[in-house]
Amino acid sequence: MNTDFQQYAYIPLKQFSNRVWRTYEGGALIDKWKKDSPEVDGSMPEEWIMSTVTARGKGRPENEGLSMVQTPSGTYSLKELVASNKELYLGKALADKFGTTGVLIKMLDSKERLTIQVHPDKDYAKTMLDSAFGKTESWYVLNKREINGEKSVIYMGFKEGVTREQWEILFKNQDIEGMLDCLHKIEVNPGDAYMIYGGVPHAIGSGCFLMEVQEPTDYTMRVEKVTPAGLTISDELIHQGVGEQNMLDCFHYDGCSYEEALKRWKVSPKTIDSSDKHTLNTIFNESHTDCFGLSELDLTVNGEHSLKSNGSFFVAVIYYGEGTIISGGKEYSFAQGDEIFFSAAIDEVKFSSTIASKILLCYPPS
Ligand SMILES: O=P(O)(O)OC[C@H]1O[C@@H](O)[C@@H](O)[C@@H](O)[C@@H]1O
Repeated sequence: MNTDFQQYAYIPLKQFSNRVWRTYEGGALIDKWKKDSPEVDGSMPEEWIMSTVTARGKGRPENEGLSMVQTPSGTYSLKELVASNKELYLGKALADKFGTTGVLIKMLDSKERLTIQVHPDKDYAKTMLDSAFGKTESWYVLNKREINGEKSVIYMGFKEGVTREQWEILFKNQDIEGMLDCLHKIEVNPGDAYMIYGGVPHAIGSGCFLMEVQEPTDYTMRVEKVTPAGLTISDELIHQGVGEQNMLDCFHYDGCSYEEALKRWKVSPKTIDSSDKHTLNTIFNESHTDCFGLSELDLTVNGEHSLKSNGSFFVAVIYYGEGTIISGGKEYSFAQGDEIFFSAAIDEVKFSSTIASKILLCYPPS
């Protein structure tokens, strides 16, 4: 056990920027959020936050995806810090149950539509991929932009009556319009929130900037062999090594009406606590999934709010604002673009803002 690393479980840990390669283009709104210039779209359209997961890309660097954090004695991967004492960093329940953070957080910005895809549910992940985690995910829309005059949309869930046979024929023919037509097309706006359970087909449209909280894997099965921008996808990234027939079995063929789709997957944020200095909203919680949670803390100018430990770690992502954090009797600063890990060993954290601030609070499995 590395004792040096354990001391960092008692202080807030900020991560360095951690952009990840994907098959689609985007990322300018991540630059804007991080106040980086120039704001450019490219092939690194996701920022992975407090990740202990490596990205699956062909010919990509071995450690792509792993988050590096700042400590008083240098830069380390979150993965190695956590490994030094799981109970201290993660909390006992999580350390015993998973031995990992159990969650992956991302900022995602699409300039083009992503390919139509599906992620494994837990059963499929276990049997087909020998993984304790599937990739149930959630999207909290933060911003949008119109690209080539197109509104920001997402596609999700099969329409009523779509069968595996029909889906396989469309896939074999690479009939992309036909496949898109099988899914519900939903216009999105900032503040919208959706659960994307394993097995549910989906595609994020162009012009969506969102926070994604999800199970900690990078298993994406997809049915488009060439991306909208013309990039050819390798077989490995189409079916993750399980073959095309098994890939087709990853989808849940339980189509429904548009209204039913919204009922199944659209989430309404709710205020759970407020004062003249703060508002705390729950976005994703145990009523939607036990895989992760997301809340949102809005602070007014000179606002403040204290959070007590619930026995697990949490991650604060500063969407906008600035101020100070008081933790363990010491003061730290926070500003827009910061991504901060608070270990389970930290009892209480107080956020005080100098300007209006929005802090996204991400939680591991409950
Ligand atoms: O299609 P690629 O480039 O692999 O991007 C895949 C992306 O798809 C989205 O729907 C989410 O599942 C992201 O977590 C994932 O990274």
